[in-house]
Amino acid sequence: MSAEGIPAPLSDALLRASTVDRLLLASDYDGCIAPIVSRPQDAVGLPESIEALRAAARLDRTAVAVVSGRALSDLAALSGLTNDPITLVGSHGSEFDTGFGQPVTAAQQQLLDRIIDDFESIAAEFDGVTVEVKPVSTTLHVRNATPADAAAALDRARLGPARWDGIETTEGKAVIELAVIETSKGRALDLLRDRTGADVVIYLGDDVTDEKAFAHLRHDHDISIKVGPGDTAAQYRIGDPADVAAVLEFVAAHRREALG
Ligand SMILES: O=P(O)(O)OC[C@H]1O[C@H](O[C@H]2O[C@H](CO)[C@@H](O)[C@H](O)[C@H]2O)[C@H](O)[C@@H](O)[C@@H]1O
Repeated sequence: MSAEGIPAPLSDALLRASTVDRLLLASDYDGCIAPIVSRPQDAVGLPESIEALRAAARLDRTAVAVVSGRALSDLAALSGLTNDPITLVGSHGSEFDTGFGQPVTAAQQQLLDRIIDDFESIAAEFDGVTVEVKPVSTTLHVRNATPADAAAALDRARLGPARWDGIETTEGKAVIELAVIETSKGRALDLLRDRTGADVVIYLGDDVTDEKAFAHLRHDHDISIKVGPGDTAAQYRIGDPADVAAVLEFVAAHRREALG
């Protein structure tokens, strides 16, 4: 989608947002900035999106953030957005550059270790099932398993560790993820809004955890954009990461123009 291809109601809203005093432009990473790929470690951001985020971040009174389910260190390495005035938030909104709001307790760490052990034994049973360990959660990936093995592995997780006390379960794109703390991209956006004094927040997301972010937006003036199919509370919808690049480029260009 080129800038001309952005649906008119969305481009009108983006044009209005470009003129506000303080703007926060924020996006999810996987499925938005980076196309979905088989191996999580190969998810590189589209160059057009990375450049548009950088261009927006260079503008006055314009804050830019990427809010991801990934570990913060992983997000930084994959996006390459480490030397830019861009805020990276990992672990589904819980991991800022200042660390976690509350440190993980010894009991929570033990719980995380039990989940990791359990997930590793599930992964050992099914070809193509892998485990991604993060600071406060662990993800079971089934994208590369047969449909039958994927379903069986997910069921094992749902009926096993997902039922333990103190676990927050999130199901995403060919993954189930168990966290030992409560996570919320919505709370992360609230915090970023407060920190930056943003009058308007634009947020793009494609997955289940992004719904928590959409739910925290103020639909009378913020802009929520769902990427791809699926139920959503977002106001607008676009198709894929190439469309995300078009939206980010559109915002960066019109914001620059509006600021003169
Ligand atoms: O909040 P996000 O930035 O969207 O992160 C959500 C999860 O993304 C990653 O998994 C997803 O992308 C992988 C690479 O394209 C894909 O292989 C996998 O099937 C997707 O679910 C990441 O690996 C997870 O840790 C994130 O929670």
